[in-house]
Amino acid sequence: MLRLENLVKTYKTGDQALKSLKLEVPEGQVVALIGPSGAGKSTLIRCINRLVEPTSGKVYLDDVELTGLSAAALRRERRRMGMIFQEYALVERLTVMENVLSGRLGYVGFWRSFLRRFPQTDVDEAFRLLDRVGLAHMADKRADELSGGQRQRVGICRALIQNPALLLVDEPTASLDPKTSRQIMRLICELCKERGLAAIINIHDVALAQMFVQRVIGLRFGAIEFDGSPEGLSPDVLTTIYGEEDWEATIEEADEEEVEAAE
Ligand SMILES: Nc1ncnc2c1ncn2[C@@H]1O[C@H](COP(=O)(O)OP(=O)(O)OP(=O)(O)O)[C@@H](O)[C@H]1O
Repeated sequence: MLRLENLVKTYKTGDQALKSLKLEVPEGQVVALIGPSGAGKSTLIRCINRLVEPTSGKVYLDDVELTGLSAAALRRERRRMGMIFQEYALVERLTVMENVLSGRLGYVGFWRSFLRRFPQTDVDEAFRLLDRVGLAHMADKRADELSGGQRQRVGICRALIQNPALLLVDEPTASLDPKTSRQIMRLICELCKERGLAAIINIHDVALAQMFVQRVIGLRFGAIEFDGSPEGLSPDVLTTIYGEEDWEATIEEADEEEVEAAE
């Protein structure tokens, strides 16, 4: 579904953020991307939808080579890739409903989007999504009146109303407390399952990644060091990805959370 072939990104500064990366993500699979600061996680996520232009290599979404598209064709293909950001990227002075509907801007015509007049079917879908994430009663609130967890739920709805095939998620929990982080990760993974959506989630918290996804990719210096199931993240593997640390504590934390979640 998503295929990266020899993806390279070298910034103008000379930083080689991605080194000939190869990766395939099948339909419906949720992947966590872990790795130390500077490993290239954000760059990878952003090269997929070309928010960051890759230096060389190819990105395919199904049979479409995204790296070969003109600006207009890329705009159309970006509808199929929903993005969720660490800082939510909501328009603070707009309502929750308006923020969710802004996910449809790539679909409605210029005048409709300029006048912010969305078809009723879009409004109905926005309500359904807000209801699914427990925020239907807040549709008319301004975004700046929401908590961090609520903002991220709005960010999730805005990405989903695009009806994407792939979610690109960049540190969705980095600004949230541990309990809200777990709720948000659980929600993203549940929604992907319900909708058969593939996702790549850049996440700092290894324990959180282990708790919710079936496949983890560990990046280090712009290359893949690990690609496998969360159970494969042994202390040795984590040391290869991150360097020395007491990994037993992290792994135990994930085990405890699993028990807690099961209870
Ligand atoms: N706009 C930029 N210009 C120059 N170099 C950059 C730019 N963005 C990232 N880099 C460099 O590219 C490398 C990868 O950065 P990137 O932000 O992708 O890593 P990351 O794994 O997401 O890190 P973090 O977890 O801290 O967000 C780093 O060496 C970084 O300094």
